[in-house]
Amino acid sequence: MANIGVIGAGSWGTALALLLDKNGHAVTEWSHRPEEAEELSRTREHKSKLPGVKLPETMRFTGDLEEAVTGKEVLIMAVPSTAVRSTAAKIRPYLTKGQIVVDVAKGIEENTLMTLSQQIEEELPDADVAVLSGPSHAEEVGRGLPTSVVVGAKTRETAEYLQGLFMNEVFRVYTSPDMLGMELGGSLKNVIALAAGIADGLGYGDNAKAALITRGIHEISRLGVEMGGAIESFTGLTGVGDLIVTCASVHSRNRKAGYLIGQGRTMQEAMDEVKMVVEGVFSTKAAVKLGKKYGVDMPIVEQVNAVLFEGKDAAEAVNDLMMRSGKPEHTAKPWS
Ligand SMILES: NC(=O)C1=CN([C@@H]2O[C@H](COP(=O)(O)OP(=O)(O)OC[C@H]3O[C@@H](n4cnc5c(N)ncnc54)[C@H](OP(=O)(O)O)[C@@H]3O)[C@@H](O)[C@H]2O)C=CC1
Ligand SMILES: O=C(CO)COP(=O)(O)O
Repeated sequence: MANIGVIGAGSWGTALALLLDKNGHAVTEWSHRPEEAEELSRTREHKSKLPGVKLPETMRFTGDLEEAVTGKEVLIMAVPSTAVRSTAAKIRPYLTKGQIVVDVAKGIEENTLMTLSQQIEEELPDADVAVLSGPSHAEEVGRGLPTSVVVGAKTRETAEYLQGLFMNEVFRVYTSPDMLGMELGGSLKNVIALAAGIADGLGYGDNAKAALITRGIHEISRLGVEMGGAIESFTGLTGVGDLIVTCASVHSRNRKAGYLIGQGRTMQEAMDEVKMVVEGVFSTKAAVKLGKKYGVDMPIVEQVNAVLFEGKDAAEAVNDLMMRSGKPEHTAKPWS
């Protein structure tokens, strides 16, 4: 049994807190709104984010960050990507050397182009930082439906320790040393999911969706490998696995936001309607910058950026993708 602090009381933090509680760990979940912590404690349900999922009496909720951090062997960082750095900075006074901090959020910082684990390491130099990622919607994990993810860490020892904490008969956990590849896959897939949602919203069919998923992972892996990630992370659960779930699922926040944009809503209207964090919106500009920095052509990402931030018409963006000059699918096997 481990003492675990879950930092962030949205849908993902709450689903993981419940999973860890079911695995027999002592879990304290922190909300940045003390009144929300009090309500979760009293009602034993997250009515807005995970309706119908009972949160047992064994789970503790707090609005006090010191209480959530002190004495915990493991902290799960489950706030939106844009709040990861500031939340890590707030944790710093309470953190003790060697505490494990597992980032489960997905994003890239726009001005520094740093991954979330890199930001946490900068703010919490005494922490042993790890990541958990893969195709895993909170709505399904909360209901105990079978899910497989990957834990990435600097050492095999930490990765296998975390694997043991999370793993159960409905939650299968693989390990990986490739934190960079995992994090790039997890954050860039959200941009492609916006594109897939836009195509759905425009009324395009399965052919367009399949093309976006396939060419999307091509884009992600070309950049990711150039940056030092392993190709296996992009063809695995944290790459194509997560891309499939987010482009296909009714639960996906990014796909839903894209759908609404394809239907004619503005980016802000779509985000307001989804009500939960739409990480792809925050990762798009970073993805464009990374493509330029590493000299990798990212046509889908660029069109999403133009629709979100430059007022480009969504149908015109798809048309521009279709009308690019003819190319080989890949260059892995040249003609002799
Ligand atoms: N939901 C899912 O299925 C999955 C989500 N993720 C990732 O996990 C991360 C969290 O997502 P998710 O739980 O869905 O998000 P939600 O939108 O469900 O919840 C976000 C939570 O963070 C809180 N919050 C907002 N701003 C701050 C802040 N500045 N400091 C602290 N807390 C803050 C929100 O509070 P308030 O209610 O006050 O706004 C809310 O409780 C994202 O990066 C997402 O991509 C990863 C895998 C699966
Ligand atoms: O990353 C996620 C699932 O793995 C959650 O993001 P979406 O809700 O946009 O799919």
